[in-house]
Amino acid sequence: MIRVEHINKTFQVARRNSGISEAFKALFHKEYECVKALDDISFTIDEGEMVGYIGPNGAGKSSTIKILSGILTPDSGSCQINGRTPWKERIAHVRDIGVVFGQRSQLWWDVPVIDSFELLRDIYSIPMKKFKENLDELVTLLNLEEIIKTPARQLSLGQRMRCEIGASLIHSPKILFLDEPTIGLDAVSKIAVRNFILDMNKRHKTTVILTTHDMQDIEALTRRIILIGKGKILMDGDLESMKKGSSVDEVVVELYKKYEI
Ligand SMILES: Nc1ncnc2c1ncn2[C@@H]1O[C@H](COP(=O)(O)OP(=O)(O)OP(=O)(O)O)[C@@H](O)[C@H]1O
Repeated sequence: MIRVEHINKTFQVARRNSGISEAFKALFHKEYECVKALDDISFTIDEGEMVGYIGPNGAGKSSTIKILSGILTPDSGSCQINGRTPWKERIAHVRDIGVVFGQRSQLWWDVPVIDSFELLRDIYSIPMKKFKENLDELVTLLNLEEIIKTPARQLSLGQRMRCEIGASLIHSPKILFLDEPTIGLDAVSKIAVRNFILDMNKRHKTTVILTTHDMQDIEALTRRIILIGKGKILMDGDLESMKKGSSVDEVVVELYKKYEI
């Protein structure tokens, strides 16, 4: 169970006008502006649920995921995931979660992917038998046989993403955070990734929180969507009941218009 209550997060961003004299002034006097990334965010997500977390650029999606994964500490508010506060009990918490940031890699770049998996086995202290079972399952379902001995940097984006998802699940986490997992993938790879996530959710009741700008991902994977805009949760509801004959893209455009985000 994920319970987020009244989370706030503000970032201080340095600001200065362009030009050499302004750069010189900034050496002695820095001006900061506060950006409210998250403004009183609350929601709960049950075990085994798959939820789409959507909103325009800069809405606060990644900041939320970072707080839920324990990477970022909020200014105020509380978050309990399986009874733990992510940023206070990070080591225990990371055993329960898998994270895929579509734009960043968790694989060691220059070594064969299987070596990254082995390193993760050490990091998470996965017993050998469990590791072998998980590896077999992931290799089969994600079709990694051909690519697992190749260094990550030599893989295509789609191949690498399949390995990233495999790496995020090697320790059998109960919760999976996916931040734009299909970004830049071709249609075939996107469908493979979506089918795999559906399958994992069915087999292991993995809870999935998905942030994406790809509404086909949302349509394929989630029934519930949480809409965030300018750091606030604007809507939390069932996608099907909102569609009423329109496409998901149309629903989202309408929502963005309605909430002026
Ligand atoms: N480390 C940081 N330092 C300063 N400001 C930040 C930082 N991280 C995020 N922000 C600001 O917080 C706000 C929310 O950013 P966030 O990355 O959470 O949005 P997002 O919804 O994930 O956007 P996108 O869809 O573009 O990835 C933005 O205004 C962003 O500039």
